[in-house]
Amino acid sequence: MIRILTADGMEQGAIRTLEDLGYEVVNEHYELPELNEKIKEFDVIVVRSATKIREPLIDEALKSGRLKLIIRGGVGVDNIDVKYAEEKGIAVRNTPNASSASVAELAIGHLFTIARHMHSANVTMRKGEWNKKKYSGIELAGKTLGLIGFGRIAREVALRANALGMKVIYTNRSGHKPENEPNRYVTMEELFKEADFISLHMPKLADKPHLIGKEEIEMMKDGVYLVNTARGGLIDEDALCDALDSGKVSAAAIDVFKEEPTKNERIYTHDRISLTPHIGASTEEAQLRIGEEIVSIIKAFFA
Ligand SMILES: NC(=O)C1=CN([C@@H]2O[C@H](COP(=O)(O)OP(=O)(O)OC[C@H]3O[C@@H](n4cnc5c(N)ncnc54)[C@H](O)[C@@H]3O)[C@@H](O)[C@H]2O)C=CC1
Ligand SMILES: O=C(O)CCC(=O)C(=O)O
Repeated sequence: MIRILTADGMEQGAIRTLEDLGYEVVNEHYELPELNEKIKEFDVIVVRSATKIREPLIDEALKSGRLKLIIRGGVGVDNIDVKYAEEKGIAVRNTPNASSASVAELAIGHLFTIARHMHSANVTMRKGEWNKKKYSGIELAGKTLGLIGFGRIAREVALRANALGMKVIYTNRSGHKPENEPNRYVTMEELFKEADFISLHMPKLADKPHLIGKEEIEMMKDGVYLVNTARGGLIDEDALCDALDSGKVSAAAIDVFKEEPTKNERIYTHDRISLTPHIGASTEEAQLRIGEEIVSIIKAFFA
């Protein structure tokens, strides 16, 4: 019998479908070193972002020779040593389309939140404070939103931002401009200079620790707003806190952290950062679609 480990949870309906199809599913999270042993017992491992599949774990799996397929229920595969797994004959798949709308909606939610101080007002009102004057904000309509990366998620963000009356500019690594795209492609430097709000929608960098540090922030408009729902560390966390403290950055919103759960006290206590605990894809709809894609991947793989 084909055995599947869903190591970071999976939508219940998808688990039932797999069981109905005759697969054995173990829905259990194991930490290292226990995972080193457990992984030897499975043909497929399905992970979200919590479980890291690094070379030593793959070496352990190779000892039984059973593992054939690693599935990332999500987009970013930076928690998996993909090249190494594939070199060793283990296939790696992800579910790139399922969560785009959910992440885009979270990014838009964060834009509203930081423009209107909603994150701080929520906290301080619970302490009995009434900060009406302090929490005067700005409108999104008429402002320029710069999107870094212009793939599936960013294009969903652009659609929604345009509907809100925002001017959208975008940049990406390849210089690719989608056909009939109404928004303007700019270089990264132009984006830093022109954008009132900047939102990141690209993978983790393989070759350097961060994309946006002190130098890049210096190039931005005074009072810029930053949103990162892409990957932790793309914005240098210390440089961001310094820029918030100096007023160069008005406010920031972060769903993804250099270390998760974050232990960076400067970040999680800063009153001008809107925080969410990596929940971009955590909606019923996205998880349903991810589950369906995972079932399709497994069915096709073992057909
Ligand atoms: N917060 C969350 O829960 C989630 C976060 N994500 C993150 O969002 C990222 C983007 O997802 P999609 O839009 O689906 O990916 P995609 O592959 O459709 O688009 C990625 C875009 O980033 C651009 N890019 C790549 N490297 C770049 C660089 N160095 N500089 C500038 N642009 C660069 C590409 O050209 C492309 O336009 C994922 O890689 C993942 O890290 C994805 C899903 C959920
Ligand atoms: O699985 C998750 O919740 C994280 C989603 C994510 O970051 C991704 O799909 O790249």
